[in-house]
Amino acid sequence: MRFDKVWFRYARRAPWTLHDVDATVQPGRVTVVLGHNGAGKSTLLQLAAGVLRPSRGVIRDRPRTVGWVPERFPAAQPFTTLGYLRAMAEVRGLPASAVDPWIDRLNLTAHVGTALPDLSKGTAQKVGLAQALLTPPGLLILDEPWEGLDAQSRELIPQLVAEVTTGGGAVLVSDHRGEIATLPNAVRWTITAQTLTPVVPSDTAPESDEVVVEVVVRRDDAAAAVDRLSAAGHRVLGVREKTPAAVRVTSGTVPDAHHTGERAAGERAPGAADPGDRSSLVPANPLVEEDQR
Ligand SMILES: Nc1ncnc2c1ncn2[C@@H]1O[C@H](COP(=O)(O)OP(=O)(O)OP(=O)(O)O)[C@@H](O)[C@H]1O
Repeated sequence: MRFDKVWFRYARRAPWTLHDVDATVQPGRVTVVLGHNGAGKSTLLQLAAGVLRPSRGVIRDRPRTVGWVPERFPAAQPFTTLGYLRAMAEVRGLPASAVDPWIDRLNLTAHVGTALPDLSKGTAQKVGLAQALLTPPGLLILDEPWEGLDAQSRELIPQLVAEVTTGGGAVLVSDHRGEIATLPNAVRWTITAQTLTPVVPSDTAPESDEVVVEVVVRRDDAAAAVDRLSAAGHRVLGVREKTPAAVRVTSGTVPDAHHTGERAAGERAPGAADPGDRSSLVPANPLVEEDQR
């Protein structure tokens, strides 16, 4: 799935929340979005899910089945845990029994009869995970999935993520607590000053026949430089945000590209981008299943 020169702001005259996002979420890979509080991580994830629509630019090739676990599971719905999950299964054309393995695996058995508003944050988060995974997602979006989870449940996240990527799905996850350490080989994106930049760990060791060349470019040219270097077959190890901006390069390939540009637009959609396949039962928390746009 590709963010093609995506800009976003919450209202027509509001400041931009995201500038010119141009990046690809790769199938079979985990992409972790890093950034301080309020940087725009949740906004980016909601754009990926189709819950928000770009103000400018377009999101291409969204997988047909998207599992989205928002930062706060919207528990204020008139269901028990079991009733909700079975309703979600039905929406997806699955038998009611499809929820059983997830109830077991996520340790929800004691909570099946509990009304959603009465669940603890962590348990509600697990219900959110279960609904997102009922159908194997082509794209799994997890917004701070570790929040509120007990230690045992936290260990499940890397397993669930690995199962999706092993099946060829992409995972996009936000993290402001450093939990990325539990997701080896993740592609890292960082959002600073409304701008998304791919970051590759600086300790990525060059092969024996490679050298590292440090290049200083103008801040405004950094993303375009990454693109040009990548197109030339070099492996871009990172873009440092501190002054001076620097791009370090060795020969090889880069997992992602990033460059600047602008494209015309639409304003924010109040709901999911494509209502076609969405659940009317859970308007605040859709599992977005839609055709590619
Ligand atoms: N519905 C909204 N309407 C207007 N502004 C919003 C809305 N949601 C978020 N914002 C603003 O957009 C900016 C980015 O918020 P966002 O929630 O995407 O950041 P974040 O990186 O996920 O932060 P956190 O880690 O605290 O969740 C913030 O300034 C926030 O106040």
